[in-house]
Parts: sequence; C-alpha cells; structure tokens
Amino acid sequence: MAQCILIGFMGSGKTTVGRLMAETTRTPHLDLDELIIAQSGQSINQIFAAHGEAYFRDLESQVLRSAMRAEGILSTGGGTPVRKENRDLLAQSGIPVIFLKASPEVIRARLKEASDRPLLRKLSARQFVHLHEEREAYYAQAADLTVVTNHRKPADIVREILTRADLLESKRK
Ligand SMILES: Nc1ncnc2c1ncn2[C@@H]1O[C@H](COP(=O)(O)OP(=O)(O)O)[C@@H](O)[C@H]1O
Ligand SMILES: O=C(O)C1=C[C@@H](OP(=O)(O)O)[C@@H](O)[C@H](O)C1
Ligand SMILES: [Mg+2]
Repeated sequence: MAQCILIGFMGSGKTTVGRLMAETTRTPHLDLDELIIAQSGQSINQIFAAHGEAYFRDLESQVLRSAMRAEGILSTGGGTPVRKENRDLLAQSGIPVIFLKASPEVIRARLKEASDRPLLRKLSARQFVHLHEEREAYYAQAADLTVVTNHRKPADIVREILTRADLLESKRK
C-alpha cells in the first residue's frame, strides 16, 4: 500500500515533492502521469489530442487503483480528485492524503513555460482562477494534511511532511 498520496492543482509541486520525498525516505516514487505515459506509450498531450479528456480520466482512475496498492509515495495529477469515484477511493484507502496548496499567482509563474498541461492551454486568466477555486474544495475535502508551498523550496516542504510522520502513521494503523 502507498505510504502517502499527494494531491493539489497543476504546478503545486506534487511530482517534484513526491520524487524528493521518495528519494529521502528511500522508497519508490509513483507518479500517475508517468505511469499513464509508460502504460500508453503516449505523452499526456498526445492522449488528450488523440482520445480526449474522458479517455485520459478513465486511464487515470485505472492507474490510481493499482498505484495505491503499490509501495511508495504516490503523486496524483491535478484532476484526480475531481472524479467522485477517485475521491471515494482516496477516502476509503486509509492512506494519508496530503494537499499541496499553492496560490494561482505562484502556479502561473511556475508553469509559464510548461507545454505539457493540455488543460491550461485553453483557459483564460479568469477561467484559470475559477478552475483553481473549484478544485481547491475537492482537495481540501480529501486532505488529511494541507501544506502551503508558496515560495518554499521542495526540500523544506518534504521536511514539513516528514515532521508529521506521527499523524500519518496513525492513519495507517
Ligand atoms: N516548491 C517549489 N518551488 C519552486 N518551483 C517549484 C516547486 N515545486 C515545483 N516547482 C516547479 O513547478 C513546476 C511544476 O512542478 P510539478 O512538480 O510538475 O507540479 P505538479 O506535479 O503538481 O503539476 C516544475 O517546473 C517544478 O520545477
Ligand atoms: O489538473 C489536471 O486536470 C491535469 C494535471 C496534470 O498533472 P499535474 O497536476 O501533475 O500537472 C495531468 O494529469 C493532466 O495534464 C491533467
Ligand atoms: Mg505532476
């Protein structure tokens, strides 16, 4: 079973923090997007372009189910907790869920050059803020622990999560 699950908006740092946390604790890192890419042999952009978002979401739910059973730190995609089926899986898993929270301004700065987030490309500034607000409600609802990541180094964020090991352990018992 995964040690913990990281959730949060695109650019909140789930992949970066998950990778570093896995390295620090010498456990595997499981990243839903990377698993989907490996399984399908296509990039996230290619999957969205060739098959559409619904197809991607089906793959995501399928990969989530198996990744949760594996040992490691699990980084989800920003859209994972939007599906009720996925939220129910998270809630019933007994695995600690950590919400990496970042403001729209910080996220926009981090993802300014990113070309691998197909959902971002088509959003206006207003729509971006709206989507962020809408999704934060799902993240907050699913989280056992919320860590604000604005203007903090990944190593500092990992340290904070690891100081909460007691809380995280108690959920797994
Ligand atoms: N704490 C941080 N401070 C500054 N930049 C960060 C931080 N965490 C992530 N980034 C950068 O933001 C971008 C998105 O990070 P990523 O880990 O892919 O986020 P997510 O998986 O949540 O979409 C990357 O360029 C990454 O280097
Ligand atoms: O928020 C989303 O709906 C998505 C987030 C992405 O992952 P990151 O949150 O790791 O960027 C990736 O799964 C896909 O582009 C869709
Ligand atoms: Mg990611």
